[in-house]
Amino acid sequence: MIQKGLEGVKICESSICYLDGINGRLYYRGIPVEELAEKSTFEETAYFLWYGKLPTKSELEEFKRKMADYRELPDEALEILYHLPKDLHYIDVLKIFLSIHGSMDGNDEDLREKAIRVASVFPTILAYYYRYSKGKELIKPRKDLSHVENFYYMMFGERNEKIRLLESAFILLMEQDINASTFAALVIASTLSDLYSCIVGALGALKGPLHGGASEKVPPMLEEIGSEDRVEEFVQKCLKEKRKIMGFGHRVYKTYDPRAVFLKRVLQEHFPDSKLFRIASKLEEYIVSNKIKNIYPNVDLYSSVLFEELGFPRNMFTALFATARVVGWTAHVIEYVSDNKLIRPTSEYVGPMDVEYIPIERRDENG
Ligand SMILES: CC(=O)SCCNC(=O)CCNC(=O)[C@H](O)C(C)(C)COP(=O)(O)OP(=O)(O)OC[C@H]1O[C@@H](n2cnc3c(N)ncnc32)[C@H](O)[C@@H]1OP(=O)(O)O
Ligand SMILES: O=C([O-])CC(=O)C(=O)O
Repeated sequence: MIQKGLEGVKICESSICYLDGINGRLYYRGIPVEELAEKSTFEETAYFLWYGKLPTKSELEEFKRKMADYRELPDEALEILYHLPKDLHYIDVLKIFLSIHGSMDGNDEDLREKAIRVASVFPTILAYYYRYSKGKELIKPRKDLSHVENFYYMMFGERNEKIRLLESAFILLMEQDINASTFAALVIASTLSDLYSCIVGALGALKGPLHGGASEKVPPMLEEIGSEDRVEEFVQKCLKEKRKIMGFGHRVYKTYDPRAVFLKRVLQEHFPDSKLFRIASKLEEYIVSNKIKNIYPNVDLYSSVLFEELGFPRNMFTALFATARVVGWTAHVIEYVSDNKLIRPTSEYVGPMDVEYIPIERRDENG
């Protein structure tokens, strides 16, 4: 039997994430994601996902120091920066630097240590490329700031009192079971390839508009709608043209995505006058109340509005998603390879058989 898109297929046992798509519930190692987004930090949740336990105070302090120590890029990688074109997509920038970083990262076998190193360096790559491509002076990482605070500081050269909102969004985006990009990472890991290759593969999968790439499509779509009173006309046009409405629908959630609910509340509280937010809310209201295709908003709808309001460039939104999801990707890789099995599905062959090989000089040009 063929399970198109591997829908509903379980590929492994895991104790990282529980996702109940019918009731719209998401837990990281048994804790509701909303609670972590409210009370935890990037570093603490990452530690929890990687180590399988909440850290003690001293463990967390040491871990934060370690992540801060890993922030800088090797000089050789930094040299490459100044040779890059200035209009690259940020996911491609990550792929370039991680490929270089990976081949220089030695062969120590501790995957968790490598995962921490990679996740620590994501913000540096993005902020350096952002400032380089805008002709601004680079800002060195600061060890006295948290992972997320340092990221914002390296991007914009200042602190932001709303930084907690970005941290909550990153916690919500950090992990989500065997989604397409995590699966891509696992396929690569299952061949016993290196961790950096898994992440580069996952980045490629995340970039697509049916997955994390949707976040970059949402703001232009909301601008295309233009105003709340044009929502109905827009949705009907999409249905007629069989065009997907970005930031809606999900393979697993068949009700509200709890992360979208959380982020909508954040936006309501902190950016109630945002035009994009008001159009997004109206779109949600129209689609849900009219049961359009039985779809609901997914995390990309509101995370993209939040990223926009915090001043990040749109072509960085998927890379922001990756800055969080790298933790989930690597946690899954570490868990999977501890009891590895090569991932190799099959297909049902439906093509012809016993086809004659016609020599090239006898082949008909017309077909
Ligand atoms: C972080 C994330 O990755 S979350 C997802 C981000 N992606 C997006 O926001 C892109 C828009 N959404 C989609 O394309 C889809 O909902 C997906 C790809 C996320 C999930 O899709 P699947 O589980 O494969 O369902 P599929 O695409 O087959 O949709 C089922 C039906 O609902 C419709 N549908 C699903 N999502 C949407 C949407 N966003 N807009 C319009 N129609 C939709 C499909 O057209 C299909 O209708 P049909 O049966 O009449 O042909
Ligand atoms: O789970 C999925 O299919 C998509 C995903 O990564 C998410 O919603 O965060």
